[in-house]
Amino acid sequence: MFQSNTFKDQVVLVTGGRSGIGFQIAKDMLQLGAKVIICSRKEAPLKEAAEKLSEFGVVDYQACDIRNTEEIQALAAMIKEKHGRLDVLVNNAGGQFPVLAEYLNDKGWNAVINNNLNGTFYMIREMANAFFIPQKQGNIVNIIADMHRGFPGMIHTGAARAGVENITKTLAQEWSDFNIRINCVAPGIIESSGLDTYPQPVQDMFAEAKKAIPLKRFGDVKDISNAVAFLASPLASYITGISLYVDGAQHLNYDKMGMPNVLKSFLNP
Ligand SMILES: CCCCCCC/C=C/C(=O)SCCNC(=O)CCNC(=O)[C@H](O)C(C)(C)COP(=O)(O)OP(=O)(O)OC[C@H]1O[C@@H](n2cnc3c(N)ncnc32)[C@H](O)[C@@H]1OP(=O)(O)O
Ligand SMILES: NC(=O)C1=CN([C@@H]2O[C@H](COP(=O)(O)OP(=O)(O)OC[C@H]3O[C@@H](n4cnc5c(N)ncnc54)[C@H](OP(=O)(O)O)[C@@H]3O)[C@@H](O)[C@H]2O)C=CC1
Repeated sequence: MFQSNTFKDQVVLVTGGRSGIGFQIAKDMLQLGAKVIICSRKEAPLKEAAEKLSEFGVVDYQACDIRNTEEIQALAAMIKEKHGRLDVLVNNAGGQFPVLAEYLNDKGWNAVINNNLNGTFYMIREMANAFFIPQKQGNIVNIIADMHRGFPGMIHTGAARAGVENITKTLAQEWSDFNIRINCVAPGIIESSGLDTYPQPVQDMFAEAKKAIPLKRFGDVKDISNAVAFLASPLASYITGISLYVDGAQHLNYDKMGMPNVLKSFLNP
């Protein structure tokens, strides 16, 4: 689909690149010629993933919690020292848990807002200041979620991802003078390691919801990676500030999926 030199000599950072969607993005970027750096919180699985990815090209890694500015700055310093520049930042790290709003306490709300909204902003700001703004060139792709019509059962991540979508629209304008493009990819339900973190009733609900996805299937990690590669590539050179929904049209049919009622039947404190 893409030429094997699409990202030749480019340096790409994929947050959460040790697993699932992020791992596939890292692998595809390597196969398209990029040097790839992956980060996530835990050193051991990160190292293991980097070893697997090294089969496909030049890969580096460093543990970094996206909620911690000092750790992000240390990651930027490592990239500068070892690779000299950064061309593409893929903000993929994130997560949440299913809960009904009335049972969500401050700690749970803050955990998800900190991870998915604050962490993503800190990463964008630090990498822009370290690389994209001085280089007068940069490309950012943010993985968000299918929250187009609200996000019943996951209010915290709906709010956080909507925040990231709005950050994207703002920076597409503020940083256009620096030749920085910034876009979002909004996955529907994607068969990845991330889904294994959900309790069985939620996974059963996903299976039921599949019938109401217009394309009648879940997404694959490759579906998301293809969209990221497109937005980060010169093929998308006139595209900035958008959200690309990669969800089999789920976002147009959310109310017919019956999620709120199904969720209410088993989500409780
Ligand atoms: C329902 C609609 C369906 C639409 C389809 C959507 C498909 C989306 C799929 C995906 O996104 S897959 C990727 C998902 N991967 C993950 O979510 C894994 C990572 N998740 C996490 O790391 C956590 O969930 C986190 C909260 C995002 C981050 O955790 P952190 O380490 O910061 O906090 P914790 O100390 O673990 O927890 C803090 C606090 O948060 C509350 N809480 C955490 N987990 C749960 C839970 N499973 N259930 C209820 N509450 C939870 C809780 O208040 C925690 O405090 P304590 O009680 O532990 O003191
Ligand atoms: N799968 C799906 O259906 C959908 C997924 N998404 C989003 O896509 C992204 C990837 O999901 P997926 O691959 O499925 O799930 P995973 O749980 O496999 O991936 C999440 C990754 O993020 C890393 N991570 C989480 N928090 C942090 C943090 N604070 N700092 C650094 N790294 C962190 C995790 O590593 P570690 O825990 O070691 O830090 C892990 O590698 C997530 O943001 C997810 O919410 C959105 C919609 C649907």
